[in-house]
Amino acid sequence: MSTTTTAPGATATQGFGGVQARSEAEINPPRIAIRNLDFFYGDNRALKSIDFDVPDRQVTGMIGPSGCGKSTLLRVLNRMYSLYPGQRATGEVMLDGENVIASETDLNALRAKIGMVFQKPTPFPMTIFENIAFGVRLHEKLPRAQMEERVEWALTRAAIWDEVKDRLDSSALGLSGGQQQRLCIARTIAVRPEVILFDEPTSALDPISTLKIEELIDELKRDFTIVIVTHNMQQAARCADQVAFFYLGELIEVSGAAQMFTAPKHPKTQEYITGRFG
Ligand SMILES: Nc1ncnc2c1ncn2[C@@H]1O[C@H](COP(=O)(O)OP(=O)(O)OP(=O)(O)O)[C@@H](O)[C@H]1O
Repeated sequence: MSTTTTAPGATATQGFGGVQARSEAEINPPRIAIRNLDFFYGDNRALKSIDFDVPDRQVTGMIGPSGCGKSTLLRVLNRMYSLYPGQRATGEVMLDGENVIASETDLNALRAKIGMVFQKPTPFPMTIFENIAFGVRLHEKLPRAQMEERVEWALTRAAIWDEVKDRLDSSALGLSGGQQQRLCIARTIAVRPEVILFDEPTSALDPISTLKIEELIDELKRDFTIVIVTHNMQQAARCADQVAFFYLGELIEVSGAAQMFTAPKHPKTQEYITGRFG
């Protein structure tokens, strides 16, 4: 299925659950092109002939009921599944002219290009400074002054520098949940990836921390291509430029956010976003 947007000239948007769906933006050229992708857990085909484009420096939201394959697709994009025997993908996931799922792909280089932020904040049990520097050292050898600059840059981009600049040598475990999640985002950004994958990044956070992360995502898309899995459709409407709806391992519809939440093309999408199943 190819990416589609609202008809030219259409304007967004009626509210969705009291939230304005993001107005119909022009969809950028693809940063990742997914073609005929299948994924298997042993004999279980969890993704079926998936075809769509992830646009450059925009936010792609992935929605769908539990078990539809959203997290599986994220794990394909950064090859996390390669750690597990019996799991395999076929098809193409093209990034910078390379097929991410090809066996010869350099996983270390891939993970520098595609970073991931998880549902639960996962700071390392080390200082705030070291949390950021640790990941950078896996990919680059920087002299101390440059490392300090990189740490400050990443913490600033993740909108947490002002809160931690006087306690960089304190344990990251002393931060609040929302601060820990922004630290994890800083850790991901510090490696300067092209793409950032967010797997339900706010589901463990209070509403104020959630809003901060959503604002941050909006800011980060100026420089990074973003994919976010969320169960919260208001969040998808607020954050995403395009939204992909999955059901039972199939991609049912990809649309601009405004169209998805005001005039979805597929009856299944309509049923899901109006809460009639899932
Ligand atoms: N490690 C695994 N081994 C076997 N099957 C799995 C494994 N992980 C997921 N699956 C199956 O793959 C399918 C897709 O699961 P996935 O976790 O990607 O769904 P999801 O849309 O992210 O769900 P949720 O919203 O609940 O996180 C489901 O049928 C699930 O049971």
